[in-house]
Formats: sequence, structure tokens, C-alpha cells
Amino acid sequence: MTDLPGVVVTGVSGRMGQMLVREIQADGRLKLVGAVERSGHDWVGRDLGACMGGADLGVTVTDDPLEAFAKAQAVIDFTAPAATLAFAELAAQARAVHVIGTTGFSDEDLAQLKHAGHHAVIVRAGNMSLGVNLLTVLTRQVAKALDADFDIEIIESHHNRKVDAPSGTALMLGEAAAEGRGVNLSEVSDRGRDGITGARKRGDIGFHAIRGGGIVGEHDVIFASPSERIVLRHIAEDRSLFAKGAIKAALWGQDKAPGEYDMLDVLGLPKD
Ligand SMILES: NC(=O)C1=CN([C@@H]2O[C@H](COP(=O)(O)OP(=O)(O)OC[C@H]3O[C@@H](n4cnc5c(N)ncnc54)[C@H](OP(=O)(O)O)[C@@H]3O)[C@@H](O)[C@H]2O)C=CC1
Ligand SMILES: O=C(O)C1=N[C@H](C(=O)O)C[C@H](O)C1
Repeated sequence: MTDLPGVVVTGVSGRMGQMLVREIQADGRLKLVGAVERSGHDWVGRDLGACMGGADLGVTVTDDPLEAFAKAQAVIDFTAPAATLAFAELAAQARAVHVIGTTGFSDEDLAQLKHAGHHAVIVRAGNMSLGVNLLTVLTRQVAKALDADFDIEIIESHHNRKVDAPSGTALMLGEAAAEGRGVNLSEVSDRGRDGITGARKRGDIGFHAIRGGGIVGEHDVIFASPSERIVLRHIAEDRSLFAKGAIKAALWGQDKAPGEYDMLDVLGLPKD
């Protein structure tokens, strides 16, 4: 029997952390060899399965990522930007594929991750689902086919615990629209209007964030002209689709050269 690649899940007590554990167990192509939480968390030192309310899994939750990563071929990380930057260094040292689902990075953070990608395999995406990645391809195509008579607006909706806006997915969709139009997103981005804003500027790409209840994740890309409107929409029904995408990325990355990849690479979807 061949050995399965070992995987560590960081932020294991989180919404995505627990979903990843369940999906890794159900999928069977990776072996869960570690689970990381921050120092002082009450799961640290206890069996992960018991923490999650089930049978023991034989994996003790640790607050020592370096020790955990040393045993792994992959790290799946849906935490917070500062944590992910620290994990990127440690995953590179351990030569483990670092799958990053975390969102909310600053431009400086992204530059640091790009640098880490010189020495390690990183797969990072603001959304790991097939549907959203396909939607980025469609958004780029539609934006390319239409001129700026069509105003582009992106609306995202998420649960009331989400801490960053616009969502990572909304930013992916905005980048795709800007690419299709041949413009730089940072020069046309208009986020969350409020007050006497003046009329909409031709060519801007607008972003709006709704936060409420338990919404898993919904994204609309609207192309509105004076006489017609196209709406591209994705609705995530549950978080398992993000976990499935992350597992696929961890397996895909095993034989890749160092570099920063995304889910278009993993899924074989077109990049232009
Ligand atoms: N790319 C994608 O497809 C998706 C991305 N996401 C993104 O994933 C991230 C997590 O989302 P979600 O699971 O809902 O959030 P949660 O807050 O439920 O989980 C995050 C977990 O990370 C832990 N954490 C934070 N800092 C550290 C640290 N330094 N060391 C160890 N653990 C740490 C948190 O612990 P504590 O509670 O103690 O802070 C928490 O358990 C977000 O950025 C979200 O936007 C979410 C879904 C899909
Ligand atoms: O925080 C979440 O929940 C989600 N975050 C990602 C994002 O910021 O786009 C992906 C998904 O929409 C859920």
C-alpha cells in the first residue's frame, strides 16, 4: 500500500477548519497528521476528534506549527492574514505545499506571499470552489466583450461573523472584470458608496458587501447598460465545496515546482 500525503489543518476549530477535517476524512486521499490552533485555545493538547464532539482521531491539537508541519506534505490554511504569513515561512521550511484559503490580505501581505512562493509551492485563492473559479473566467470574457457603456457592480453577501470586505471572491471577480477590460483594478475600484458621492464614474467597478445571519457566500457580477442588464451569479450552498477544492489543491501541488499558483491552475481553467 502506498503512503498517503500527510496534511495539517491550521485554525482547526474554525468554521472551515472543522469542515476540512470532515472532508479530508471522507475523501480518503490525504492522511490527517496534524491540527493547529493558536496558543491558549482550549482545544490545544486534546484529541481533535473529541474536541469536535466525535470519536478520537489520534491527532492531538497543537499550538506548535513547526513541529506539526515537519510531518506533513501539505498544510491547508483558512485562518487570518497574520497567521498565514507566519505559516508560509514554516511550510516552506518543511517543504510542504501550502494551500491558502485565507482572505483579507493587504498589498504588502501579498508581496510577502509572492516572495515565499520563490521557495515553496503555494496555492492561494479567495475562493476554492469550481463554480466561482468558472465564474471568474466568464466575468473576464463578458467584460472583454462589452465596453464601458456597461457599468460593472459586484455584490457579495456573507454571514455576520465575516471580518473582511470586500470578500476575497469579490476581489477575484473584480480582477477578472478589470483584466477583461484591460484596466488596472486599483485605478477603477469604487467601494461601498455612502453620502453625496456624485454620479457614477464611467468605467468604475463597484463593490458592495452585505453581512447577515448564516449566509455561506453569494456573489453577483452585474453588467448594466441603459437598456439591458446581465447578471452572473454564484451561490455557495454549504462550506464543503471550499474544503473539497482545498483538498484537490493539496494533492495537485505535490509534484509542482516552487511558485504561487491559484485554483485556475489546479482546475485547468483558462487564464486569459
Ligand atoms: N478561499 C475560500 O474558498 C474560503 C476562504 N475563507 C476564508 O478563510 C478564513 C477563515 O474563515 P472561517 O473558517 O469562516 O473563520 P473562523 O474564524 O471560523 O476560523 C478561523 C480560525 O483560524 C484560527 N486562527 C486565527 N489565527 C490563528 C493563529 N495565529 N494560529 C492558529 N489558528 C489561528 C482562529 O482561531 P481564533 O478563533 O482563536 O481566532 C479560528 O479558529 C477567512 O479569511 C475566510 O474569508 C472561508 C471560506 C472559503
Ligand atoms: O469568510 C467566508 O465565509 C468566505 N470567504 C471567502 C471570501 O472572502 O470570498 C470565500 C467564501 O465566499 C466564504
